[in-house]
Amino acid sequence: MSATTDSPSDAQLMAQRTKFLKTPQTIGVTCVPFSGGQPKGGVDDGPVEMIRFGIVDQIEGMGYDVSISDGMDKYRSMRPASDPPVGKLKNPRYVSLAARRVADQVRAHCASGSLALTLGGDHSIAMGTLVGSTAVYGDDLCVLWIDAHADINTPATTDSGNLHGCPLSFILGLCDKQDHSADDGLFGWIKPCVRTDSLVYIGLRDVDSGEKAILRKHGIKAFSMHDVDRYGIGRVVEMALDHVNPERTRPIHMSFDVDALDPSVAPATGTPVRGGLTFREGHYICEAVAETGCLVALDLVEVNPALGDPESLRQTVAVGCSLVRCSLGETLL
Ligand SMILES: NC(=[NH2+])NCCC[C@H](N)C(=O)O
Ligand SMILES: [Mn+2]
Ligand SMILES: [Mn+2]
Repeated sequence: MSATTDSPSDAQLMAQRTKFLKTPQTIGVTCVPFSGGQPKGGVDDGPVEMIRFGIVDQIEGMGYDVSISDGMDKYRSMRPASDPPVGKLKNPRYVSLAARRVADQVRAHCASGSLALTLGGDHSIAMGTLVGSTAVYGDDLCVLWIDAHADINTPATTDSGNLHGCPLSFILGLCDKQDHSADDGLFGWIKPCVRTDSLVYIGLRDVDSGEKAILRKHGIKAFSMHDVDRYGIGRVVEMALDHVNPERTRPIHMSFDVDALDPSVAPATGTPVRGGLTFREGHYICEAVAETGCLVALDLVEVNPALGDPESLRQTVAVGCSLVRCSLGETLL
């Protein structure tokens, strides 16, 4: 195990981009104890609980080298003394600062050829993970977003103002100029870095009406729970990969929100929605992604140890860790 902080040179970035050839042997872990993208405390304890559960030892036990980003405590101390809403957006400065740091850490892991594993924290941190991974892999990268929610609200469409419901609108460049001026450039550092046809969803079942309009307008591919029921998870994952990665040659960033799973499987999360993926369906997705050998970045977010009884907590942390291990190939024969 080792620690990294160095930021990569442009030469390193280019070298890694042209060199991408499947399954890194080093896992670069970034722990992000962050809850500023939504109102419930506790999700900032997600990473430490997964570490306590043994995720690092488990990954090392699978034969990977592990390198951990420095300074996870810094995320808590980054909260600005004053952070009034900008338009409807809550904690906008805090979210922006934290995501920016996440981007640097993920970028450094990807540039050194490691698979960037980010443990959240709420899903707003994916603004950072995707800026980081695309800085290295560019346009070639495709994104699998596994979630009950679409997380694609813009500053204009969000009802809640919670930024964990918005990361993709920034990443895809869907915010109006007005939205951006409304936030006085706070998120101006996020340049559109993923094309709408490089993104695919699995697990959706709670999508706001403004988000549905965005998905339709941009023709973004999404497999809802209705599709999982209709086709079965095997077909769904195959169709999802065929859409963004038909040759299975593009690097994959999978952003896995634990609330994609049914609350009976992952109860300790801030915005649970009934009718989610079963334990096996969730793991199947991870196994199928591992099988492609194309995974270069993985986010595991929205584990909130403060919600529910000790057994809910144990169950949710355990399932989070096992999704990570499966994504790294644990259950492949
Ligand atoms: N990452 C999540 N759990 N997101 C939930 C978002 C819920 C809702 N669509 C909102 O924008 O507030
Ligand atoms: Mn969600
Ligand atoms: Mn989410």
